[in-house]
Amino acid sequence: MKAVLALADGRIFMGKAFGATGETSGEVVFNTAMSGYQEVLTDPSYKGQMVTMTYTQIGNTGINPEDIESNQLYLSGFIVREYLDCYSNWRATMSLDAYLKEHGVVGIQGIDTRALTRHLRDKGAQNGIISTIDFDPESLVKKARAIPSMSGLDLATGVTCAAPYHWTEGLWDLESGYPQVDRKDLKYKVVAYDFGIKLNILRCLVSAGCDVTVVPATFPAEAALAMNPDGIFLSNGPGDPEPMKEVIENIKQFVGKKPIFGICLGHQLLGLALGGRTIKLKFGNHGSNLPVMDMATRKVEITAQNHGFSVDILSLSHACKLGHENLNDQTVEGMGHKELPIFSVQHHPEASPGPHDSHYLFDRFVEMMEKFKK
Ligand SMILES: NC(=O)CC[C@H](N)C(=O)O
Repeated sequence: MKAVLALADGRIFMGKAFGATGETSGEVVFNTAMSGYQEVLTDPSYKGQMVTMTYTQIGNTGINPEDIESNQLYLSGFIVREYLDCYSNWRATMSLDAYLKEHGVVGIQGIDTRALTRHLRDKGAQNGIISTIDFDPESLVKKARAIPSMSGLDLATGVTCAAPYHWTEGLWDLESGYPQVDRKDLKYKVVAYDFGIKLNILRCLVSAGCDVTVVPATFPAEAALAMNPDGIFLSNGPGDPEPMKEVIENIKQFVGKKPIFGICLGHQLLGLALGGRTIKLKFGNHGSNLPVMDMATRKVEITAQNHGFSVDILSLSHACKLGHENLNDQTVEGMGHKELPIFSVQHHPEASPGPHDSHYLFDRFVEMMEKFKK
């Protein structure tokens, strides 16, 4: 079946439908990971976006019940060069096409994703629409232009959990799969704010020794402090951090009282709570192969990333130092408070998908909590 991708600036790409059919829209971004499409599909931070994979063949490892980063697919469309229905992997239980159909996600294949990516790099990330029902370029471009911009959208409070819960599953292992850890064996009480949290972050926290209570995005700071946690964790999530005023006010309540660790959206929200500002990048960084330097050790790590916004570190010079830097585009990858036990990163130390180079950051959080206890 025919499908069309139209961008707001008028560029049209013709392709073939796969997954669900119909019409869908969102901000079009490119992801440079060579594997791990299932983790991309289930990452809540992609809400409101349509993702194109720069890797050319997608679908060949199928879908398995283990590599999920949430129980849903949050992105609004999936764009690939060549979809492969014939899959092979020892854990696979279904095809990508069937998975997208089951979750109602519209896909488009046969797209020159190299041309699309170059276009997005030159012109910047922009809104687009995929349709299997309307093939009129003029009408599609008009619809794409009517979609609200990602700037100014609070999407995280819409994907958070409904009520607090405990998480006790640790990191996956080839022999035993995902282990369940006894809460008695977990030494550090952590309250994790869920702005669309990826499951592997929770697993990394547990494997580092944290007894994790996940709470909704607007869970009051007083209630979190009443749990007497050793530390506060701020998760990744979709959308623009700037309009999340209630959450930002909440985070301010923890500053100076508890060690804080933030990842991605959590890092951006922390920057705003500390009095800084965030900016929208031209096309952001989405992939699992991005070099980052830890400014403290000057070690380079290859990281997973998924962000369109960034913290302006100069706006935080009163409170924070640059902690990590992206070696491709020099964007701020992390910061550390000059006096308080607070740090955060823009990239994803939990990977999923991606290399495990940055897992040490969970241990750094634990060390921070241990020192603060003393
Ligand atoms: N992965 C994330 O947490 C993304 C944060 C934010 N939505 C951004 O695009 O920058």
